[in-house]
Amino acid sequence: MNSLPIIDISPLYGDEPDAWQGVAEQIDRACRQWGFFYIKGHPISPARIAEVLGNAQRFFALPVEEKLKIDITQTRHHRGYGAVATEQLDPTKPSDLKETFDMGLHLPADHPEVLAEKPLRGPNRHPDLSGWQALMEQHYRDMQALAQTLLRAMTLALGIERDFFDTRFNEPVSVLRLIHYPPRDTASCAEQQGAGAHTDYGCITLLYQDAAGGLQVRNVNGQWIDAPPIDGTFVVNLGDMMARWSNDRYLSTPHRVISPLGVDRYSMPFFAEPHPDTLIQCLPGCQEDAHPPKYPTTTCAEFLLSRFADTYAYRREPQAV
Ligand SMILES: O=C(O)CCC(=O)C(=O)O
Ligand SMILES: [Fe+2]
Repeated sequence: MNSLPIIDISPLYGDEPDAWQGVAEQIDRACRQWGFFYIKGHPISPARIAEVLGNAQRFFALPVEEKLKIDITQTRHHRGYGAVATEQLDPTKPSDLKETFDMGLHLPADHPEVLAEKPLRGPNRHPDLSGWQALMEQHYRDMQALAQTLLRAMTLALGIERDFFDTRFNEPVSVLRLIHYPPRDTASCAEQQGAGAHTDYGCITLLYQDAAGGLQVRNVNGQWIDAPPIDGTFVVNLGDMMARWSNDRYLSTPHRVISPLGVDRYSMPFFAEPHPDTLIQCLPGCQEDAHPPKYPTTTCAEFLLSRFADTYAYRREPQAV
């Protein structure tokens, strides 16, 4: 239990339908044992990753006043810039030493859910940087498509309809996030982590990390294992919604980031989360007599909002939604 599995998902993009079963079995095993794995053979090109990473570096290099023009704490729908220490993922540690940019599915001001002021729904808030918006919106769509391909493979192992997730990911609340971890300095912040230990909230997370390293995953024996950067891969992990959906057959595993000393680190997680009204309740194949449903039914939006309130101090204040 010392290194995460690496799964080649290229058969999901070939023309051999029987090859899906083999990939689904590997994913199933990794989800039960680890809740974490790497994927290679995916369709996101190295050139695209380099372009989006370039955007992250350009954006985070802006003066903080410029970045705060799209301050996430001033939105009801969770889009824009989160300054250092906005989040505290581990309540036993100081706030996280990282800054973030979050975007979601862009819904215009006249969309019925935006007019109804539904939480988490609304327009994206992009910085005013040349070429930024078109690239980021395209990357969001491509990451969503990749997540849905993995979810479709999982339906084979979970014994549910092939389109189970596709129908629930119509107008999703998925989030594409850019993260900058400033260098850690041993003297002043030995205790402060880039990202404190946490489990993800959503369904499935696809993470690009640059070459700096620092991501750690807790294995079933409670040991922290490095998840080092591997060229051309994404780290994939399951979040709490998938653990609830699968009645804990699939693990939502704690992880953290120890920022490297003296170097900046950039990462880009894509958090795949379904339509806000989706019911998160035990899947039919996961509730045998020996395993009655462990969790009460909730909705995607209700669950996410409760987890945001745990992580962000500003979301606990009465004036915020
Ligand atoms: O930056 C990373 O490597 C991981 C970030 C993470 O776990 C998160 O944002 O949920
Ligand atoms: Fe995470």
